[in-house]
Amino acid sequence: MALRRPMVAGNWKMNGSAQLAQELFNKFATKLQNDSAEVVLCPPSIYLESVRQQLDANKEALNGCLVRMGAQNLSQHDFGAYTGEVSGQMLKDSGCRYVIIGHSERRRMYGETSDIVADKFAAAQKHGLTPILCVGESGPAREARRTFEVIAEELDIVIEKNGTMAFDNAIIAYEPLWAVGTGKSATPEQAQEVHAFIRKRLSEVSPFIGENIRILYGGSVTPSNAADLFAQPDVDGGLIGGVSLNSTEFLSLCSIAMSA
Ligand SMILES: O=C(CO)COP(=O)(O)O
Repeated sequence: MALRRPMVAGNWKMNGSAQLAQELFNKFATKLQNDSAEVVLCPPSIYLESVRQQLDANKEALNGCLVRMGAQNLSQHDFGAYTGEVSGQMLKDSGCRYVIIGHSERRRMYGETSDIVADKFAAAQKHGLTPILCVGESGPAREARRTFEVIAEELDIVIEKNGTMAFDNAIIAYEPLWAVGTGKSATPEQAQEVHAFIRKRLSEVSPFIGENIRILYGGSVTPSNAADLFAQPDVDGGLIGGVSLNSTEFLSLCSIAMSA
């Protein structure tokens, strides 16, 4: 068993259905091998209940395999007049263990600043959820050799507001914007370089956290590139978009992580 248990998290984005949940669990129940990797499903909030029902119905068949549930976003507020928003407590009540925070689609399309992301990180932890914090540079930033600068900025604001120790209960996902949904994944070397940078930055404040935090790679992960990506020493699995909607391919990513 690796020091850090690999994780494969499926971010359905605004896709999927109750049927997809059922289809995935039918496959999990017969084909998931063991608990050497953790599998997380992050459906749209409206389908959390369907996933939870499947989790309950398949408890025995899963036989100790670790399948858990996460949300794709939460409000930074506890309650109140925030039409359309969902609070951390509500996600906790729905059975979520994780919540994705600061996905690039939310930062870009819904005006989530790093300040808001830091508040959402705090809100998640306050309600007993583990944040999966997404960071990543744009294509132009990479070309301008600003990758580390962008990642450091995105991390530092969360560290400043929440303290490094808050990362004791968090996961980081490196998702370069140019790789998300483009079919053009980072190379294993590019991913490893940034993951090592993130780990080092956290280690500077807490070697324990640096060593133990799981850092996922996200951006056009497929069954054909996953083995090389997951084999990198600082890559602890993946945050999967498109492929998480295909039960056969998603299962094959889970198997790759289990043998990483
Ligand atoms: O954004 C992602 C996961 O959060 C990655 O999406 P793709 O796997 O579709 O590139």
